[in-house]
Amino acid sequence: MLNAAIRSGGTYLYRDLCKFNYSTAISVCRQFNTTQGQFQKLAQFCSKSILRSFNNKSVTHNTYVKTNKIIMPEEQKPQVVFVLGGPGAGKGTQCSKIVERFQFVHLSAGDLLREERAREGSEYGTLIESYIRDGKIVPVEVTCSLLENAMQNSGKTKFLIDGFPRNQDNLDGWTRQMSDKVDFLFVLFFNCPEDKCVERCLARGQAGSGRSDDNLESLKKRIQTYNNDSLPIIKHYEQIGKVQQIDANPSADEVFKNVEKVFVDAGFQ
Ligand SMILES: Nc1ncnc2c1ncn2[C@@H]1O[C@H](COP(=O)(O)OP(=O)(O)OP(=O)(O)O)[C@@H](O)[C@H]1O
Ligand SMILES: Nc1ccn([C@@H]2O[C@H](COP(=O)(O)O)[C@@H](O)[C@H]2O)c(=O)n1
Repeated sequence: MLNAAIRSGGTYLYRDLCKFNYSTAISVCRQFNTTQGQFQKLAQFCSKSILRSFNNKSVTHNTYVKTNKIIMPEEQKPQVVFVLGGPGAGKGTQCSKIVERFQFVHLSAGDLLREERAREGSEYGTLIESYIRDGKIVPVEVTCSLLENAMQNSGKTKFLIDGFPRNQDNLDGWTRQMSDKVDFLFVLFFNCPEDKCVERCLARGQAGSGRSDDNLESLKKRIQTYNNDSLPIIKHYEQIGKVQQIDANPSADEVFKNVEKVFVDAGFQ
């Protein structure tokens, strides 16, 4: 259909663009000399669903990118920060503070998996429970789809993705499914000694977290998974200069002072 549109050289465009999804519509427009005026005409002509997609995709208003003679609205991709660190390092605690201070959306991969596990009729409930109890990493197809849906449903554009990517399978799946759709900023890495991680998770369990993995047996497995599978991913991002490391040992408020500095230095107000 795209090729037919391109061959027809423009006349086809206004009539039939409404049948395309957003990405195809943009792609078609880019291949014609679509002026700002034509684009507006197109927008008027297109079906409501396309217009809704344009709005949802946060087309930056009044911003037009000029590439040769083609003038198109620039699409702002969602910005993503990955938040990593050992179990109990304080990722969730710090994410709540970042949300409050910088208005990011916090998406915890672990929370999304627990929600999916609890969802009536979920085909993945049993699988997720066995992975969580054993401290193993759920196949990326499940986790990445939960993350993508949550991002889309939020209607927002700044995301903290907490507890992901946790292993090579997570990273590969994200690269396949999401890397072209987002603007990845950096990894926020909470570095915390192992004994402190264990102490915090056990205290969280004793305080009534209700988590089936806040016990010593699961924790040993989670720490093993972290050391074997997650640390190499953090090292990978370090090698490409994409890690912001934070000492997670001090009190939560002290830790946040350093976190805040990272975000301010990255241009957030
Ligand atoms: N800096 C801190 N000092 C002391 N306790 C902390 C600190 N940060 C978090 N905690 C406590 O430690 C526990 C674990 O914190 P949190 O849930 O934020 O960790 P997490 O890294 O998200 O854990 P997980 O990966 O297991 O989900 C919580 O009970 C929290 O209140
Ligand atoms: N990318 C991920 C993240 C988490 N899991 C599973 O959930 C457990 C709990 O994660 P928390 O971040 O809430 O501690 C974790 O031990 C894994 O079993 C996952 O599979 N993939």
